[in-house]
Amino acid sequence: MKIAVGSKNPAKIKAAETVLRKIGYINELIPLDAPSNVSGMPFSDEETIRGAMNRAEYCLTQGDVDIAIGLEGGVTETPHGLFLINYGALAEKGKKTIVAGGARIKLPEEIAARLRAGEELGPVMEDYSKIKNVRTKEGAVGIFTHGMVNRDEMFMHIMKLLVGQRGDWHD
Ligand SMILES: O=P(O)(O)OP(=O)(O)OP(=O)(O)OC[C@H]1O[C@@H](n2cnc3c(O)ncnc32)[C@H](O)[C@@H]1O
Ligand SMILES: [Mg+2]
Repeated sequence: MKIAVGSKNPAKIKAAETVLRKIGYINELIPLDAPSNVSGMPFSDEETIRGAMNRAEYCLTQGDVDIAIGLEGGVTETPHGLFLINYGALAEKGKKTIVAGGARIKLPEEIAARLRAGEELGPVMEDYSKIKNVRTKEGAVGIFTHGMVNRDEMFMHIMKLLVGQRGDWHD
């Protein structure tokens, strides 16, 4: 069985690999540059879910991939401010795509204001943290939780919710 993940971002690959290994699935994981077909900075739950699903479903069209994972970050407005959100999707040939959401935290107002003005979180976080490629490392969630929950761990939780909903991995 071939499994792909629709991103080359190391935080996402690490999360997918770690959880697949944990459930005893030790075959190769194929990272693919999958288009999300949503905006670079998704601005709602719906857009972020769509991005995760599009990535996963695109991977199924590549070669002989049997199962594909899509992981997508975004933000959403709430009455309490702009929240960082993340979703995952697991697509499998002939089956309905499974979806799960991850932990969410409110972004500081200075970050939120820049996103509302049209900037993307990746570069804004680099600027704020002075860490290059922070989105491939601890991510915004890692910075704002002082390393308590880094981006790979946050995606790992989503991965567990996805593979758990699928159920039996021993076929
Ligand atoms: O290579 P891909 O898979 O696209 O990974 P990405 O880091 O760009 O992540 P997403 O496309 O899923 O996230 C959408 C946008 O939000 C940014 N983003 C999301 N979560 C982030 C985080 O924790 N830290 C920094 N930027 C983040 C990201 O850089 C994008 O601009
Ligand atoms: Mg991206």
